[in-house]
Amino acid sequence: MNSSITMNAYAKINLSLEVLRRRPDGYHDILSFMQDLGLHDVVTMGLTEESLGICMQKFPSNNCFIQGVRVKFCMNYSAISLGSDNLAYRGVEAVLKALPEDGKRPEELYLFVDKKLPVAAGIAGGSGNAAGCMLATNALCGNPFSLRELMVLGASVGADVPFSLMMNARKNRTVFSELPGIEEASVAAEIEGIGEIVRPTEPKPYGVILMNPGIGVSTREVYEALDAQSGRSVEEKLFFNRMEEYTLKQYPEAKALKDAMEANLRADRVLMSGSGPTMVAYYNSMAQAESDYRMAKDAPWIRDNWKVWYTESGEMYDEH
Ligand SMILES: C[C@@](CO)(OP(=O)(O)O)[C@H](O)COP(=O)(O)OP(=O)(O)OC[C@H]1O[C@@H](n2ccc(N)nc2=O)[C@H](O)[C@@H]1O
Ligand SMILES: Nc1ncnc2c1ncn2[C@@H]1O[C@H](COP(=O)(O)OP(=O)(O)O)[C@@H](O)[C@H]1O
Repeated sequence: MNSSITMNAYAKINLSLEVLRRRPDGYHDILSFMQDLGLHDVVTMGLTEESLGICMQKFPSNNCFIQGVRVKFCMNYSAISLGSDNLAYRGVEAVLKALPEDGKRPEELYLFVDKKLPVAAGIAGGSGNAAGCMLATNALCGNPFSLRELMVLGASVGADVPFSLMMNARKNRTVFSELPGIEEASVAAEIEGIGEIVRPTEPKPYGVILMNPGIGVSTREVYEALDAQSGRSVEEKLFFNRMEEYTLKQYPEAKALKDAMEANLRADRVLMSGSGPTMVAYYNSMAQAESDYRMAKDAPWIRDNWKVWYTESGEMYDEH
């Protein structure tokens, strides 16, 4: 059994997103096509501090007990608390809580999250952290749970966590090769329910230019704003995002970003991901995407607070 695990915790994008209805619990049923994004944070977790190979003293840390296990949790990002509302913490907690009383339970866990992704951006960076921590905790405990069992547990951590678990298991399949059920994992899925119904499907490969306007958008705010709209027809098509209209109207910087991308990039489509404000330019041609990225990254139309990345979606990556 490994004493430490390092994995890339990848973000997701929504190639389609329809919000069907508000449920009595306040959540919403959705229809979405979700796919991996080649951008990621890095989650490192081990049974000893030395096994991480990281100088944890350099970063803010929280020494806590989670379900009777001593956990030292560090993150190179101080704007998010390291307590029980952190999605990484909640991922560890969900797995430890579900372990059987007589199951293998480590005495200590050491966790470092290297945050690179923008926060509250519509690309599920936090859910990816939760998913990564669940996969790593499960592996360090000897894989008591299958992928599908982890996905059920993940739904109580966050609506995007079940998909993040499957997609991250697939993308880190050499790290989690012993995980029961990993063979059914895909980087793409049709999503229903609040996000807990995940149907793995064939990926659709795209070159991607991703741009973020340097602001965060609250997912809850966007869902609640949609409650005020009534009598709309259901759109199931690819490259439709029900949330886009509200976010663009409410956040002029997001609208300015989308307008600029549409005017200056030769992408096949530009669509907001999730509740936003991150915008995704999709390219059938990877070469076109790469050449647009080279042109765009230092272009005068890019505002100082905008961030630009070139990556891919819908392909298998072997990172390890
Ligand atoms: C909109 C989507 C589309 O993929 O992505 P993001 O924009 O967050 O990336 C997701 O549905 C976001 O999922 P996630 O961000 O995990 O949501 P959660 O943390 O569980 O919930 C945050 C808040 O969003 C609302 N919420 C979330 C999911 C859902 N199906 N219905 C909801 O109403 C609830 O008000 C909840 O309090
Ligand atoms: N480890 C984490 N990484 C990112 N966000 C986190 C984390 N833990 C808690 N959060 C909170 O969760 C919210 C959603 O985070 P995130 O996944 O980045 O949003 P989105 O899905 O919109 O991209 C943020 O407002 C943030 O404060």
